[in-house]
Amino acid sequence: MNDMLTIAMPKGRIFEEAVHLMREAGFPIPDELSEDSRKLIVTVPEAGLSFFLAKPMDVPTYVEYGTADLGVVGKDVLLEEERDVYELLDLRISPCRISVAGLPDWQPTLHPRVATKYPRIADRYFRERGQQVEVIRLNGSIELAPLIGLADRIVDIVSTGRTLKENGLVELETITTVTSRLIANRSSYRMKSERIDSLTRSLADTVRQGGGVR
Ligand SMILES: Nc1ncnc2c1ncn2[C@@H]1O[C@H](COP(=O)(O)OP(=O)(O)OP(=O)(O)O)[C@@H](O)[C@H]1O
Ligand SMILES: O=P(O)(O)OC[C@H]1O[C@H](OP(=O)(O)OP(=O)(O)O)[C@H](O)[C@@H]1O
Repeated sequence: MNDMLTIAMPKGRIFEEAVHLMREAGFPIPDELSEDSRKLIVTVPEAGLSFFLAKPMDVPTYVEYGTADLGVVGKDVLLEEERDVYELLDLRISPCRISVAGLPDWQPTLHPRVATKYPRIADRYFRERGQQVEVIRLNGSIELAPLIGLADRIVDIVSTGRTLKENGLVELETITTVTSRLIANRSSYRMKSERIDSLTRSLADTVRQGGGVR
């Protein structure tokens, strides 16, 4: 088949749910495509599909550059990376939200510091509100920042709220809700529209029927 489609899959939290949903929608994803395996690329020639495993933050990059025709990624990453890709479908999996949080006795200061893994989202959010903040980028354990005095507030993912609670922090504002999305490379979408549309329709039907949500 010369109309091969390549799909970038995110490692980590989203992976299992995405595979489950896509299998329900009829994508022949072999067991070889697994986080337990070290194999990064799995091709199913008879279905004209190839899958590769990437870090979630990198998925939109592969798709923008056309090394993947399609990708699965959290809306948080799309908002942060601002890559030039089409967002085709809300898969409604891996729900969470991006929120501002801090210590309960937090007091506004003139130039508060905000620690986050999402500097663009944080910057945009506070700028739109006319608030001047210094955004400090961290790579993880964001909740540490207000506890040890690095920042006044944080912008981070909240899902169950357990991490905030166990660290004595409170959610102050929700910036946006997040689910995972199916994205496409712009020129792939034009050149392979029939196949992409048909796969997207199957996925949309499965999502509508509550597929993927376990
Ligand atoms: N509780 C959560 N924390 C973080 N991400 C979540 C959560 N719930 C759902 N998600 C979704 O999962 C994605 C992150 O997955 P994961 O944590 O595996 O990746 P990562 O943050 O790149 O990993 P790492 O922590 O190894 O850097 C997010 O982009 C978001 O859309
Ligand atoms: O509301 P909860 O269900 O507790 O989930 C939210 C936590 O999960 C994520 O961290 P992750 O586990 O990815 O670790 P990290 O700090 O290394 O990013 C996120 O950054 C929060 O810290």
